[in-house]
Amino acid sequence: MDHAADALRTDLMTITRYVLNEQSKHPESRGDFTILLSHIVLGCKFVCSSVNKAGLAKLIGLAGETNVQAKKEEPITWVVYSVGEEQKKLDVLSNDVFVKALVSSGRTCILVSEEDEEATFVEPALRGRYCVVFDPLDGSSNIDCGVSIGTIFGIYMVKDFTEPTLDQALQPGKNMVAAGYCMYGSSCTLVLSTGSGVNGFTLDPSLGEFILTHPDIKIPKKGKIYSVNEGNAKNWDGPTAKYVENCKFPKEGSSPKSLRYIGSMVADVHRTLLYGGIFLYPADKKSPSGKLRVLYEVFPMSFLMEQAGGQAFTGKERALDLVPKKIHERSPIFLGSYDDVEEIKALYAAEAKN
Ligand SMILES: O=P(O)(O)OC[C@H]1O[C@](O)(COP(=O)(O)O)[C@@H](O)[C@@H]1O
Repeated sequence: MDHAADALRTDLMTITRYVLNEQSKHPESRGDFTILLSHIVLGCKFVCSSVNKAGLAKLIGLAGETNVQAKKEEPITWVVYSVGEEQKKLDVLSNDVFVKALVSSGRTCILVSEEDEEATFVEPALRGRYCVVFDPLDGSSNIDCGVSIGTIFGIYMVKDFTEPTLDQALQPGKNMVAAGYCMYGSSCTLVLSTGSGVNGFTLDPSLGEFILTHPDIKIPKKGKIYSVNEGNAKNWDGPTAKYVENCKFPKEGSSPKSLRYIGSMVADVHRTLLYGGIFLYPADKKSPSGKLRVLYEVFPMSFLMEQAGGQAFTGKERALDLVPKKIHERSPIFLGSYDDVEEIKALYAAEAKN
């Protein structure tokens, strides 16, 4: 009789129970964090069920509008480049669900969403101590073909939340108190860190509960996989081009790395976290500041990576040391296994010396 397996089956560690345990380590927040997270979990469950039935419910397809990312920041070439920026019904729906869930939690004062041009300042009566930055549905270019997509979120504590200001959302990533993502794939998996390690929970649809399935995730120190959109190779800078070449043509005695690229950050980072290796979205001549957004893509994934024993680098500095100036700011990112990121840091350091 496998008592351990039996105990695991009956002694269910749900995400709520896990966070309640974590909460006991932070008596100062009087249960606010648990309440906030339960509303994020509700949003993930809603989006999960919508994604699962998207094809059936004709939720796929264009909503006919373009979102903030396509409007302002990038030169024309960018728009051509990111057909994925066309807003899809699922994006709109997911954003609505999360904004309403977060506001109704009564625990937030500022919300920054990939889908909204401006930050949302919660009305005084419903304000709370947290700022939440999030991408309600990342990987939109993969929605139509049913490839894994996800929600990404990061949580900051706001000192004076009675008069919240934008600079309280533009904090360095290292100030985050928690971060996570929820992947909508073959199963629905929520990966979370509250600053003491990383844990993965899988949604059991029969219970409607996220159950702990991946306790204390540690990324392997070195990996056999590299993940990058090689279609941008001709526009890469020297260190990135050299690193990818080393992955494909390693020195004598080492075997080449395998290329895996889904084009959905949540799915590519989830695989990297579990199997090891490196995910990179470097800058290139067409997008000198890279593509991925600092607040709700780069920071949460970098926070998780460091908590799992890996690291995250921008090409210039530790990603979590970045201090964003705008809410939709972008940055190059190299994240994954400690030794793999060390290699690319060495190439950038060597170039900086020249
Ligand atoms: O298609 P590309 O340029 O490789 O970009 C893929 C990247 O863009 C993203 O889809 C983000 O863009 P969206 O927020 O528009 O979905 C990431 O999930 C993914 O890592």
